[in-house]
Amino acid sequence: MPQFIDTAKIWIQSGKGGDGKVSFHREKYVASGGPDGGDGGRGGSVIFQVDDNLSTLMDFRYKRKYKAEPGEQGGSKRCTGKDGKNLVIRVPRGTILRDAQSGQVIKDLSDSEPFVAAKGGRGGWGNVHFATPTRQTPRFAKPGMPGQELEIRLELKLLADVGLVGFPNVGKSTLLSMASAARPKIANYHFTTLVPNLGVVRIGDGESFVMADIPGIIEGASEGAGLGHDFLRHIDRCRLLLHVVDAAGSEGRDPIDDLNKINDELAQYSMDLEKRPQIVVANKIDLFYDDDHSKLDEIRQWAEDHGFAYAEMSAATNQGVRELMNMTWHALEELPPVLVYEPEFVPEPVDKPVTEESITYRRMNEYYIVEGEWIDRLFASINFDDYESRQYLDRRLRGAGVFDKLEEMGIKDGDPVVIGEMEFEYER
Ligand SMILES: Nc1nc2c(ncn2[C@@H]2O[C@H](COP(=O)(O)OP(=O)(O)OP(=O)(O)O)[C@@H](O)[C@H]2O)c(=O)[nH]1
Ligand SMILES: [Mg+2]
Repeated sequence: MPQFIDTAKIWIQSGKGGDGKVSFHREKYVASGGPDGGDGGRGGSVIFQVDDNLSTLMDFRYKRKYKAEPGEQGGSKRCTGKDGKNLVIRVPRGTILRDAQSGQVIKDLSDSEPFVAAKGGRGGWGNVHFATPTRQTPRFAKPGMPGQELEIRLELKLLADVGLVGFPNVGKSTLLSMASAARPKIANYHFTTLVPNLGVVRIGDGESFVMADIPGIIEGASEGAGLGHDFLRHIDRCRLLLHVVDAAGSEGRDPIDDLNKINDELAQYSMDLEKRPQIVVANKIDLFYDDDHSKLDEIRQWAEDHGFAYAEMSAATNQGVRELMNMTWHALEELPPVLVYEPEFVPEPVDKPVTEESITYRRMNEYYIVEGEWIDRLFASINFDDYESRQYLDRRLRGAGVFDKLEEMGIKDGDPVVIGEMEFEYER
């Protein structure tokens, strides 16, 4: 999902080496001294270093050129010039460096080892190196080597800290657009958001978090209804959920009913998700014309009963949005990171739905064989060493009706089955 990749293009240049020096020894009473020009210093290198305080590549949008210092020229009396300072560029863990021209991966920065992306030029030799018995006064020295120049593309798979959940049309995308620079599609119909959008929310000086706007969840989502569990799967990684409700009930729905339904879906998807901390957000308070705020009180009470924090806002008028974002930031500070079991685990995109042709069924001798493009894609996303990932596989296969189909074909307990890369005995 390209939406989840943060990118930036920068230009780096290591320092040129300092030139060697041409100089001759001078001393009282010494008629003509030998050469004593020192070497130039080494140019600074450009080094990448992982920094766990960073979570996005935002800052690279503002500064694109990175140049390390050149080495100094050599001095007389055989003095070597000073080396240029290295330039250290700090990036979030997981950043991938690519050559901007060829697209080739230069380095995957997932460990903490510093990585030298452009080495500083070597300093040139001073004339002291060039004296020979026949050439005692060399009047030349070597220039420093040039630095390296490189255009680099940085890529980072973003993980959202905060996920927006709620029914369609409650104002999740509107909130994201108000709180961040992201520009998700906003419209007055259900499922306006089809793919998750990410936004970086900046809080005061340099602090930020990543918020994901997720398509609306409806009843049955944990079974794959609506846009289904691909998105539940996504918010699985968020440390905090903002549970947005349309407090004004502008579509004739009851906010308390909505809160319960969404929470049921979360619970059915996974126990972990049910227990994930939430802030219950009563949105559309601009639609409360009268003084009857009993609905808001009910929502506040519901949040309290469930041990969740509560906030009110109008995403449309921006009222309360800033306060909510500060509250979110403070809540995040208290929360440990959610362990992401498999960073590479990205469910296949939803724009390719399961079709008749993408799963095929056949029998060979006593074997039942299930194969096809959809199955291949699904298997490619599974980490068999991981329990949750295997559970996910099971849910997806069930959701796609694979087992129903096999039963239709007459499969019985104990019959051998091959699905994708997996061979097993069928068990109902
Ligand atoms: N009056 C009012 N309308 C709002 C407010 N927030 C959002 N809306 C409107 O509600 C409609 C839905 O907003 P979206 O932000 O697209 O809702 P969503 O939750 O992202 O919806 P899906 O993407 O379909 O799940 C739009 O017409 C918004 O203009 C609000 O605070 N007050
Ligand atoms: Mg939306």
